Amino acid sequence: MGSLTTSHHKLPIIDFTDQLKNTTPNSTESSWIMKCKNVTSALEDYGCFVGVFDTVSTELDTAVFDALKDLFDLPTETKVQNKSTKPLYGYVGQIPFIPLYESLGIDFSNTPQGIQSFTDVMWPEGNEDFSKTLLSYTKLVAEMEQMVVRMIFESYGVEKYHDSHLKSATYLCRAMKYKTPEKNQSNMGFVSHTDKDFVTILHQNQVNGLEIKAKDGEWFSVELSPSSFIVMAGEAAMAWSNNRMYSPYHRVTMNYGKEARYSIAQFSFMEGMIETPEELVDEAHPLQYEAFDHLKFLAFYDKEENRKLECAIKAYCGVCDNNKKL
Ligand SMILES: O=C(O)CCC(=O)C(=O)O
Ligand SMILES: [Fe+2]
Repeated sequence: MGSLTTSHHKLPIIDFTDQLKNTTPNSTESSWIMKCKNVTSALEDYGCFVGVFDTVSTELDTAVFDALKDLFDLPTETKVQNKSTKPLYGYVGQIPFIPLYESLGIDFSNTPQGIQSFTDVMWPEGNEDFSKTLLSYTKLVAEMEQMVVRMIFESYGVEKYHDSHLKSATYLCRAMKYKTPEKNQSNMGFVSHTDKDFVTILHQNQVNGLEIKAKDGEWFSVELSPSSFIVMAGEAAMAWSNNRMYSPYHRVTMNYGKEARYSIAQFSFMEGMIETPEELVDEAHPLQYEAFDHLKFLAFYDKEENRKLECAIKAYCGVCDNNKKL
């Protein structure tokens, strides 16, 4: 994979500084309404945007990436103990076609229990600092996701479904490390894919590498500053919105530099069914997806034969694709 030429694409940047400090945003406030519109437009046009948030302090940010370094420095025998009964939730690494990549998953990551059970497996002797740091971070990121999701619901005029959506949301945090490639090695960090969750919030250390495929098919790279987070729509959000929002293909390409890339993503998954609100269905927008169980969809995607599908959610519950449904 070569380097990308300059692209005319640039991700929208949305500034949420100070937004999360008002715990009950006043919906009549014009800046809030404007931001709701910017959020949905960005998710419709690019499937993602750069969110600037000031809730994660510089100290916490540094502590998170120090914690990730300690985590990945653990022996492989320990890291492979990161297992889950849910598909695609555990350790990923030592895979020949993505040799630079390694990652670990923390389920229920915004809860003390979720973090603690992960820490207990990685550090049976205990590591309170790790748990504290990660939990502070994941809770703040869950708040970011919840605000963005509220904005999406408000902007589509379907606030009445927001409470039940919020109640069924759980979070999976994935900590990732990308080694720098050797000179004679491919610089592919992670393969092109779309996320299968509702909304992803992704953050990285100072090493760039994320690339997004725009709707016109052009790939472009994303440069992130320390207080920036990528907010991205997963296939579940695309289906829920009846294809209004777009779930973009993305990948990671490493530079031949000296430094490893660490990133941390938090994915939202719904417990139970996801259904397109009837308000989002009309003559101009006929229903595209049947209601689906989010985790069963993930199990479908986890099957070898479904990994290469261009659009897994369409194959799983797309209205015009019923014969492929399991
Ligand atoms: O590390 C990154 O920037 C991207 C990770 C990613 O796309 C994923 O985990 O789904
Ligand atoms: Fe992804």
